[in-house]
Amino acid sequence: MIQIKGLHKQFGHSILYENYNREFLAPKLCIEAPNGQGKTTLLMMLAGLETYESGELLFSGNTLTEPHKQVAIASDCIALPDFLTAKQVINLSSNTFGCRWPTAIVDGFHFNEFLNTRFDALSSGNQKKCQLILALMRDAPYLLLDEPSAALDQASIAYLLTLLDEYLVHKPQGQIIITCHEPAAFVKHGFECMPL
Ligand SMILES: Nc1ncnc2c1ncn2[C@@H]1O[C@H](COP(=O)(O)OP(=O)(O)OP(=O)(O)O)[C@@H](O)[C@H]1O
Repeated sequence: MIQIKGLHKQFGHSILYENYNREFLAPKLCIEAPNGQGKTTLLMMLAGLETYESGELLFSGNTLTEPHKQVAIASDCIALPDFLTAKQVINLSSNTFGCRWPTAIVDGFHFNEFLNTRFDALSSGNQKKCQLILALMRDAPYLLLDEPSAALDQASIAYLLTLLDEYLVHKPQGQIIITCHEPAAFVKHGFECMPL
């Protein structure tokens, strides 16, 4: 369970979160809110990739000193070294986080034929697949996916949903949080929707 207590976040003089408090109880949760309300920023703060002025972010009651060890995130906002090929980006991540090459996930997304393409030359759907592969391969207890179905074709969404069906099986404390503007398919697979 993720708890957010008294969060304050602003960009310059623009306040995005002021004394924001939430408990994310459902194991599989979809956060819904209009554009620009702060969903991506919240996921980035939870992943330890965005700073905040004050507040507490608690994971099963604890603050994380090294969030990258327990939280994996996929988001268009995370800049990848786009002069590298997809294979090189995945290898980099695999070496950095000490996880195996994600053969099954790469196959499942039919991504093999794009491995030797530079990340910046991939289509938006294939960039999304690469971001998802990078997050899913880490098998972290907390998985944050920012608009995971955006730009994906139907077969890839179906494959992602089957992966998410299984994801928490051996992670009793784990949680999947996604943001999504069209959550119907995720709701069918057990996601609970909640407003930001
Ligand atoms: N690095 C930044 N510097 C300044 N403002 C920022 C920065 N990142 C985000 N913002 C602003 O914070 C607000 C929330 O952005 P965010 O991307 O978190 O919203 P969102 O709910 O995910 O939107 P969408 O549904 O369009 O993806 C927006 O007004 C955005 O312009």
